[in-house]
Order: sequence, then C-alpha cells, then structure tokens
Amino acid sequence: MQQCYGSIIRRQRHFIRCLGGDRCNNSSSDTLLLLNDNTRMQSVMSRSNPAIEADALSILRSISPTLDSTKHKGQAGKIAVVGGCREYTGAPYFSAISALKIGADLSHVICTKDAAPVIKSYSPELIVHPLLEESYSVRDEDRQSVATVVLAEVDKWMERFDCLVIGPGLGRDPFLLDCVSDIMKHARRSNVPMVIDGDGLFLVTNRLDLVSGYPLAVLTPNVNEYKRLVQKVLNCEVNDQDGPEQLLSLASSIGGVTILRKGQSDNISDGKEVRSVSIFGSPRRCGGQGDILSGSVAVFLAWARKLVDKEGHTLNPTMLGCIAGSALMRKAASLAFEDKKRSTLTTDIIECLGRSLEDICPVG
Ligand SMILES: NC(=O)C1=CN([C@@H]2O[C@H](COP(=O)(O)OP(=O)(O)OC[C@H]3O[C@@H](n4cnc5c(N)ncnc54)[C@H](OP(=O)(O)O)[C@@H]3O)[C@@H](O)[C@H]2O)[C@@H](O)CC1
Ligand SMILES: Nc1ncnc2c1ncn2[C@@H]1O[C@H](COP(=O)(O)OP(=O)(O)OP(=O)(O)O)[C@@H](O)[C@H]1O
Ligand SMILES: [Mg+2]
Repeated sequence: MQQCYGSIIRRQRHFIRCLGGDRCNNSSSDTLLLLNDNTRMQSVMSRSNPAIEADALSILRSISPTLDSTKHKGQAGKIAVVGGCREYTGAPYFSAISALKIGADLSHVICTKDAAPVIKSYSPELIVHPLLEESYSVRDEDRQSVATVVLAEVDKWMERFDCLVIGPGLGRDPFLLDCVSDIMKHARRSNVPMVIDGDGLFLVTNRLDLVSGYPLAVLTPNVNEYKRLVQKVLNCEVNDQDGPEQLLSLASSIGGVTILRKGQSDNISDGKEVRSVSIFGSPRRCGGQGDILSGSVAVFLAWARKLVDKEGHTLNPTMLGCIAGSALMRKAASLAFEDKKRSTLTTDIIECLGRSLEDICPVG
C-alpha cells in the first residue's frame, strides 16, 4: 500500500513539474493529499490556481434562513426553471426538485407542451407550466401570436419569482430560443436574478446583450460552454495557466455578470473578485450534476439577496449564491458516492442534498 501511495505521489510531483510547479515556493498549495476514513487516497490537484479558496461553509451557514413558525409559504424562495423540451425532461426536473430539497417553498418549471406531462409525472411537488413551443408545432403565420401569449403567461408570474434558472434541457430550437430571449428581457426589467446554464448558455453566447451589464445574471458554464464563451467574448482560447485572471476578465467583459466555471475546482468571479470552491466532490461524472448546481445556486442567491445587508458580507449576493451552491452540490455528491460508488446517479445526489445541508447548517 505504502509503495502504491509512493508511486502516486511521484506521479503527482512529475505532473506538478510539468505544470511549472517547481517554480512555486509552496508546493503544498499545488497538491493537497487527503487520507479519508478508509485511508483511501484522493488527490485534488489544481492548475497553478491562485484563486482564493472561499470560506464556503461559513457563507452557506450565514445565508441559510432560520426556520420558524412566523414564516409564510413563499418566504424561503420561489424559483422557476425555464427548460424542458421534447428531447430533455430530466434536466429541468433535476434543477427544480433540487431547489425544493434545499429549502425553497415553491418550484416552477416553464417548459414545452410536450415535455410538461412527462415532468409532472416525475413529481407532484413541481408546478409545471406547458407554455413553450418548438418550431415544428407552430405554423409560420402563428409565430407572433404564440410568442405574445407565451410572454403574457410568464409575465403573470414574473414578479413573484425570486430567481429564474434559464436553460436546463431547453434545447436549441430557434423559435423557442426567441421566446426565451423575450422572457429574459422581462425578467431583467423586473430585476429578477437569472442563473443561466446548459442551452441557456448557448443562447446567451450568441446574444450577449441579454445579460451584458446585468449584475443579477449568473452564468454556470461547464468545460465546453466556458470554451465557447471565451472564444466569443475574449476572442482567444482558454488559458489554464492564467485561469482565474481570464475568468475575471471574461466576467468583467460581459459587464460584471457572475460566472461560475465548473470543473475539478469551481472558480467564481463577478469581474472584481475570484474565489474557488475545491471541497471534495465525487469522481463520478454522471450527467445532471450541473442541473442540480443550477437549482442550488438559484436558491442560495435568492436567500443571499434577502440577508446580505444584515450579515454585512463584502461579496455580492451572486458570488455568495454560487459559493454556497457549489459547496453543497459537491458535499452531496461526495456523500452519495460514499454510499453508491460507481452506481451513483444524479437522483442519488439529490437525495443527499438535505443531509448535506443539515450537516453544515443544522436546523436548530
Ligand atoms: N437527463 C437530462 O435530461 C440531461 C440533460 N442535459 C441537457 O443536455 C443539453 C446539452 O448539455 P450537455 O451538457 O450535454 O452539452 P455539452 O456541454 O455541449 O456537452 C456535450 C458533450 O461535450 C463533451 N464534454 C462535456 N463535458 C466535458 C468535459 N469536462 N471535458 C471534455 N468533454 C466534455 C462530451 O462529449 P463526448 O465526451 O461524448 O465527446 C459531452 O457529451 C442541455 O440542455 C442540458 O441541460 C444535461 O444537463 C445532462 C442531463
Ligand atoms: N473533475 C471534477 N471533480 C470534481 N467535481 C467536478 C468535476 N467536474 C465537475 N465537477 C462538479 O460537478 C458539478 C457539475 O459540473 P459539470 O461540469 O459536470 O456540469 P455539466 O456538464 O453542466 O453537467 P450536466 O450533465 O448537468 O449538464 C459542479 O458542481 C462541479 O463542481
Ligand atoms: Mg450542463
């Protein structure tokens, strides 16, 4: 066993040298070796990552509201996920149910007419609005009137939402994306925060005006989505050697939106600061974990907006929401993996959200 650990450490040292780690005075900042209860070695290696590690657990505790009998339904958050089409019904479900499991009072899904019965059948807890339409189901001459109806229906609810999640399982149909662009413009006019993920990022990368300069917009790109954003906005390739600086510059170039760059560590920037969340997650990369994260960030962002003045945080609420959402998602993933190992699925991680939050921030 010792021999095996020795060889892992040698391989890691070699890898760090390849990354230029020898130039760093403090090599322990490049490699963190953790021995868990089962003396299983896990290694978390950052690319020369100078982003400051956020005090994620303290932030999570400070923005989670207390539970008491004076509160009414809705005060702990009303979230709406705009996503779900003929192809994808899992992603909006994962996002919306995660919001509820973390503690939001109401969780809506605004999806296509085809997707709605399927999503409703997954859970009676979700409020599902079959409003959106894809091109194949609308005649050309009806498009304008359909778009007007969609917007009017969503507008009835808009001011009641504490946060929108735009994009999980939305698909890329051009007519549908036009309708979602209109929804985003209205949300912005009503000062409703938006977490933009998945196909919402495909939309925004081609229509930066929808979020540019909006401080309540949060973008949560994965590797591919981040690459497309960097190419479009900064007109260059992703540079991992200067990862945090490039992230800061990207967020600032889009007018101070907050970007949560998902990966081995999650890096977060609002164009002024960069923080990272590196607490150990799971080595399982099953699809849907980003969807949990989007629902989770939406809830914490809504909570942070309500509490931020009282707690005197120096970071803005979108940063706080991202840090808390990332930390909780990673902890839940690690608990689920402890139990299910290779068979860990997104639904297993969702089942661990409540226990993870309770471990970090007990109810009373
Ligand atoms: N159950 C459901 O309904 C779910 C629905 N979802 C919904 O699907 C929609 C599209 O989202 P997406 O994530 O599939 O698109 P995108 O990011 O372009 O990835 C496509 C391909 O890129 C690659 N790739 C990915 N990561 C990489 C990495 N780190 N490093 C390297 N390569 C990487 C990988 O390609 P491969 O390895 O197969 O070549 C991957 O297959 C969106 O609406 C989303 O919400 C999902 O949420 C999942 C659960
Ligand atoms: N290599 C990794 N090690 C640990 N955690 C990771 C790693 N990559 C991603 N994660 C975590 O998994 C979560 C989802 O990130 P991921 O990159 O899988 O998103 P995604 O591709 O959008 O997922 P989805 O399948 O839902 O679309 C994030 O919270 C991130 O911290
Ligand atoms: Mg995704």
